Amino acid sequence: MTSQTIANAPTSDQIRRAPKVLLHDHLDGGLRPGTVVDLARGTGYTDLPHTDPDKLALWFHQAADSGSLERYLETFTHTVGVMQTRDALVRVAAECAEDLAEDGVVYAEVRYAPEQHLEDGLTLEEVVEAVNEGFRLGEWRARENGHRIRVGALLTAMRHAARALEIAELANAYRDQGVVGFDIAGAEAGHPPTRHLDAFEYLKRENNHFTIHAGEAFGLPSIWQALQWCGADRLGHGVRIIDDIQVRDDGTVELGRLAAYVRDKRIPLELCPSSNLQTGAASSYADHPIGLLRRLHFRATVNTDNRLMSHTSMSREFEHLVEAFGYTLDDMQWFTVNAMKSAFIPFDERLAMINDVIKPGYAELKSEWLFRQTASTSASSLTEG
Ligand SMILES: O=c1[nH]cnc2c1ncn2[C@@H]1O[C@H](CO)[C@@H](O)[C@H]1O
Ligand SMILES: [Zn+2]
Repeated sequence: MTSQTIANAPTSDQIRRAPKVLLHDHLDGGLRPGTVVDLARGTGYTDLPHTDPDKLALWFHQAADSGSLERYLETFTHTVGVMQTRDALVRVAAECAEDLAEDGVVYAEVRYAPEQHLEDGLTLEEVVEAVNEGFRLGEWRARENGHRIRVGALLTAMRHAARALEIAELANAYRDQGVVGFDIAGAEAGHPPTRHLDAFEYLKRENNHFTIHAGEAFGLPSIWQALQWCGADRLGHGVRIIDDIQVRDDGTVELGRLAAYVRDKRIPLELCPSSNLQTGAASSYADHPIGLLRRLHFRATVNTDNRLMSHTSMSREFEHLVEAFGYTLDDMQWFTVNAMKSAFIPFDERLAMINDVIKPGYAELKSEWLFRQTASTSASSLTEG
């Protein structure tokens, strides 16, 4: 093996230090286990299955590892349950920004459903303002610790509920004030996105941006509706687009009309490998469609979805992919640039992030092998000699 091929396999440390961009992460799916316990105690929430943080972390991971999206989503009762006060929201959002920054994420869009945080009397506006305040605090604390991160919020409406238009209006009202777009989430089967057409049409009239969870627990019809009826800018997951791609025995590949559209139009796919393994959308990392989608040059991005439930981070997702597909720093850069191109912030800011933060960050990492000291040139051997 030459020095260069060794340099091609990123180490865990390089993966963590590499600049990463995260487009699909749920605020209520990424709490620190210790924070869930603390907040439950402070707010009088008594339904937690464990009060020991380690046991609770394991419980979330195992309960979410159910093979069904519906059961996976049940675990959110406990995180949403402790996120009903202003202080709790500020704390969770601040810790989210800090944890992502610590993991090398330089830009993140983090989503949550304001309508799920009203049980103790907060208004929708108070929820958004508390989360924004937390993100700003977390960005500042990260900076104090030597990490730079920028976090934008996506407001989610729950697809089984009927508040999508109201939440879309909220996203529009807080545009340029911390909120960068809109999403719908929740159980996919039986809840088509077309039920919320009024919200999507409103956002389009307002020249605003949105993504839709589609093609995760339900297949091509859901992706088709999200794009062709609702006009989504990105697909939350979209992993089932694989059902419209045929790989023949001789290795040739044929794209159906929908898959071709998604690739031709450069529709971003917010892929979340670990989450898909838990909900049954993929059987192993090596079998995850991300490998084929990357080879076929779809606009694929790597995401965490729910760091608590999936016991993951951006670095962990990349570690799994490096192991499964032999990805290099060049592949990581490709996914990261894809994600940054697909973000909902203005074009000039995306470009500056790519050219001034992401590319220099990878160039720095890629050049490290040149300066690596071998045993024969290490300081100790030189001074000993
Ligand atoms: O992978 C997912 N698919 C669909 N919905 C999800 C997923 N992860 C989380 N949520 C839902 O989004 C809400 C707001 O953040 C969460 O409360 C959860 O119900
Ligand atoms: Zn999600």
